[in-house]
Amino acid sequence: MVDDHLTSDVVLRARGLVKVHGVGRGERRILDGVDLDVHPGELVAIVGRSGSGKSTLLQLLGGLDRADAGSVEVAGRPVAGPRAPGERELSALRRTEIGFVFQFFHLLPELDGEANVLLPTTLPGADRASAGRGRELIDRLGLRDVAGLRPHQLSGGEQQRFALARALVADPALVLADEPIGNLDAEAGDTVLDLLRGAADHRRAVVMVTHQAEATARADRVLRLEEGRLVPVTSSDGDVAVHAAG
Ligand SMILES: Nc1ncnc2c1ncn2[C@@H]1O[C@H](COP(=O)(O)OP(=O)(O)OP(=O)(O)O)[C@@H](O)[C@H]1O
Repeated sequence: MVDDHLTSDVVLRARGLVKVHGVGRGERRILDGVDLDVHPGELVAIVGRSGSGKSTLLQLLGGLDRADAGSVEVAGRPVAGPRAPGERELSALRRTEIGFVFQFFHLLPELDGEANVLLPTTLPGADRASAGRGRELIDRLGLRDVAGLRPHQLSGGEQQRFALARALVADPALVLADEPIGNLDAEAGDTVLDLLRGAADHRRAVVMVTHQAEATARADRVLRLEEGRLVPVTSSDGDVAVHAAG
């Protein structure tokens, strides 16, 4: 769904993002002015200690939660900030331009694995090729034999892979992934990383929260969320930063 946006140089642009959690004396500024640009073709990994705000940041980047200040644009369209659209327009934008891979998979319990993957292809605005892409993803992720099972019959790792297939099925401009290989063995984790890397190599933008070195090793850039801001992790301190992150 992104071809008309590929001329633009930035898929994701966040400026001055602030998020405050809690009230009164319990108030904490979880994000304190996050700036981030992600270009077509880039896979960016975000690391940081537990509770540093990584999931919060992904929620804001995907327009799933409201920022207290700052702005986000995806594929040139406002998602957060003064120009952000209403919920209806935002959810249409999310459906076509943003793929989410969450820590908890949010598969619909009443649908089998394949139907969960294909669901976005049945919604208004979906492109026709996407159902075929969904079936290919199911095969590629080794899920064909369990495609007819419902989420409660699937292992955690299988659910995670179905959620990834669902995130990629609409070929979104931006993929946001929260610990995408967290529950997977090495082989399944490699397949997931290959797919995320492949999406980036097809000029999509991918932002992945992770604490695993296998994942950061596949990223073009690693950023650490520290005291509410993103700071680059250089290769010389990368290992230390990654191992300290979980
Ligand atoms: N809805 C909320 N209300 C109050 N505090 C919240 C809320 N959501 C998150 N927080 C707090 O914000 C902080 C950041 O949480 P977040 O889940 O973004 O961290 P994280 O870096 O993703 O952590 P982890 O690596 O453990 O998943 C935490 O201290 C958390 O308790």
